[in-house]
Amino acid sequence: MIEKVAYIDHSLIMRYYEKIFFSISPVTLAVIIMIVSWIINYNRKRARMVRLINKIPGPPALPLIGNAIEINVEHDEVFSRLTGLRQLFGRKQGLNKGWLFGTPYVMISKPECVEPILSSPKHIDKSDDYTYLQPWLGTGLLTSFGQKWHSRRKILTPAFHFKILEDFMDIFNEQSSVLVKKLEKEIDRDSFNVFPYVTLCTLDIVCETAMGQHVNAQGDKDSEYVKAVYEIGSIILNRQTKFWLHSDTIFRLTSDYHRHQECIKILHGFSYKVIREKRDMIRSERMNNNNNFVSKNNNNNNTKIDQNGNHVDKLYIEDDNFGKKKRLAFLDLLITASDAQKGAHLTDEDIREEVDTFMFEGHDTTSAAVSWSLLLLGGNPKIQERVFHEIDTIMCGDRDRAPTMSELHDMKYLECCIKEALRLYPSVPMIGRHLKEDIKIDNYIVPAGTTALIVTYMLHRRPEIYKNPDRFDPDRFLPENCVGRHPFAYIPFSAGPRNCIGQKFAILEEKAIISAVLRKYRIEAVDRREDLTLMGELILRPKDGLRVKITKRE
Ligand code: HEM
Repeated sequence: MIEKVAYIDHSLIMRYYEKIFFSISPVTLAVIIMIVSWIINYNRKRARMVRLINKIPGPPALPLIGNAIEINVEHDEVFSRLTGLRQLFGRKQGLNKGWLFGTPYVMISKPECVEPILSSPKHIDKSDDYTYLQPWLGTGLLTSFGQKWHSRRKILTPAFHFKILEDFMDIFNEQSSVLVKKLEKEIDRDSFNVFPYVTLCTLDIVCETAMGQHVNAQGDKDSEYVKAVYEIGSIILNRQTKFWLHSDTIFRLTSDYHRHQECIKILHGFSYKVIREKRDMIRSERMNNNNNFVSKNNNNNNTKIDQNGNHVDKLYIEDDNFGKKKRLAFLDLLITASDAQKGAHLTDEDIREEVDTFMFEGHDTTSAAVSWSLLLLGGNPKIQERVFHEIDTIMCGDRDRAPTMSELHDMKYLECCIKEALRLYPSVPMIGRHLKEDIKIDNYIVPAGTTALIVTYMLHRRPEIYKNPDRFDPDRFLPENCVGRHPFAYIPFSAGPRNCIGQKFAILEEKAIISAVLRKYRIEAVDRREDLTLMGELILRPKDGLRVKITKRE
């Protein structure tokens, strides 16, 4: 009797399912099959990813939240936590894993592990952290990817040719001498924070070189534009470090969002205005056809080609009507290059993205680099003395004249100091990449979908590469001491296809600023390096600035 009931139940259930199955339309069935196979496929891939990531050394992770607790510390503690984890796990291997909610991260700080990522043309997509820059920078060179990045990089590369940089020398020197003047009021004071002075100077330089606009940040730090640059930087940073603000919906509910939008309006409004004015100016200059215009396709003597076959013409106007050399900003070069190259036409929005990217990438990075260099020189009087000697020799003891480009080029020891400062305190302390494909690093397969964080700050302090790594020793960068060093052991400007397009510009600018300051002042570091709290923000900055003392050189 019991067996019979069971038999009846079973056949009833079967018939019930058959009925449902045959009553489903073929379309619905296909959709269900697709969804089920997607879920199976997703789970299979996810299981593989988890298996591969978990082979990499790293702290144990909790379900769902991963290692979020480990880095849920005060804002000024985050950087030392991250570098601490890098020290604790996978020291020998040079990489460690971590989970932030569902997302896997690998932190890397060994040249052999960095090379496969940075040298590959496949792994050029930035990590999600760069997304929050997009409302301001759009998808300019820093944040773009794929075909757009390739074509933009091609258009922009000639704008950083040394011939073009030579034209910026006057701007570097003028703004450096404004800085020297501004510092006069600090002479012989017990201490002052040098960071904000340098930042305003580099902001002035980048505004003039990128847009040809004199914003006079050093004279008027309360200008609407200058304030907007600072405010948006700190809002973006705040958003990056607080995971609940990552969601657009939640961010829109905050008061920061309101200010963010106001800043964007000011910044974009300014850039568009300048672009429109420049376009009009170029158009009317062409119409005037004043014979100074040199077309890119002209085969006259003004067309210059570098050793790579790139056209590096001044593109137009060598002299204005008064025989004076006319300054060209990146903006002029972009507009002209965009008009001259077939298929490369850039709209106002395209140009705005690139100019804003230069404004962002080109001022904070350089200002941090200069400020750290000054602090390190201030803490090492013998090295500073060597720099004085080099500058005085090259400038023939003339401390009132600004150097030429070739004189700056000859300041080799100063360059070693700048490089050593960037080794110890790289302005960009971490480089993030979203891996779109699996990659073999050392003996590990790092699966697609992982975020790779290259921790330059730690890479530059590996004791087996840099003996006594925390010591400031510019001699490490004398040519004879670089022989045999791994090419990916020193990457303050990143490396490979997506390296910093502005690195020559930056080194030249740094030399101009530092040599101007050292022609007039002797620096003494007041802050001790070991007492500083480092913040790995958009750039590496000291929490409470860098305090130095200056005295006038006899
Ligand atoms: C000491 C100063 C500087 C340092 C240390 C520095 C460092 C870097 C680094 C590490 C990257 C790679 C970022 C990444 O892959 O996520 C980068 C990219 C970039 N930098 Fe710089 N930079 C400096 C100055 C400048 C200047 C002065 C400019 C422009 C005027 C500039 C423009 C750019 C641009 C446009 C990119 C994106 C390149 C691309 O993705 O193709 N940088 N920089």
